[in-house]
Amino acid sequence: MGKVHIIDHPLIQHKITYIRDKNTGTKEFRELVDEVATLMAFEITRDMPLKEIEVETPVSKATSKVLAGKKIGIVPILRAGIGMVDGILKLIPAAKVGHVGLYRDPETLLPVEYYLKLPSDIQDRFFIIVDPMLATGGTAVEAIHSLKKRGAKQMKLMCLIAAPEGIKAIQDAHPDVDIYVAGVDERLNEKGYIVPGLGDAGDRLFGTK
Ligand SMILES: O=P(O)(O)OC[C@H]1O[C@H](OP(=O)(O)OP(=O)(O)O)[C@H](O)[C@@H]1O
Ligand SMILES: O=c1cc[nH]c(=O)[nH]1
Ligand SMILES: [Mg+2]
Repeated sequence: MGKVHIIDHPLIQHKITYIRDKNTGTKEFRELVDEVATLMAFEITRDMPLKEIEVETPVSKATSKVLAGKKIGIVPILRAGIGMVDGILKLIPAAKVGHVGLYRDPETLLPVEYYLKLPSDIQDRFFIIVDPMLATGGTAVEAIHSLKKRGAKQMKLMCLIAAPEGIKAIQDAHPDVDIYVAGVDERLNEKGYIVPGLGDAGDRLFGTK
């Protein structure tokens, strides 16, 4: 079963509180999501492979480590996932970015795919799928399925807030995928929104309501 990593560093918790606050406007919301994505990227890259090289310091030769150059792909789930991309690119600037367009039908709560564009070398690439919200989990389950169908072998899922139902859905459907999340909330309401959550992430990021 995939592991759930709760990234609850004090800086992240602080920023998540203001992300939740309904009085936080679009500009500040966007900035906070960007900052939390960077902080979470620090943790999600903790197991990136390293290799040793030789360098000369002003004092002597040294054997020291550099990133082994694993190919990374960041895949935001449109729309709201877009808000997390730049924050991750600050730490992994050479990563390629794919996009998967999925929205959740407000009546059925089922995901509808409308776009997909992934980087090349899918099989060798390590993907970080990003979406601020993991509610029923239907959208993320479908996004992962879509990547796997096209040959993706290794991936992690990074979200800001999850509901227990969403975590269970990923663990049941994709037990090979670890989840990185800043907070796990209580439950979903009758409309499938996370309680207390932060509202509609896409609308708050892009000012559409
Ligand atoms: O876990 P689920 O129950 O599937 O719900 C989560 C999905 O819902 C939201 O997207 P939304 O459908 O609002 O699309 P948007 O990003 O275009 O606003 C959110 O960003 C997730 O993608
Ligand atoms: O709480 C929720 C659930 C789904 N999508 C959101 O944007 N927020
Ligand atoms: Mg939305």
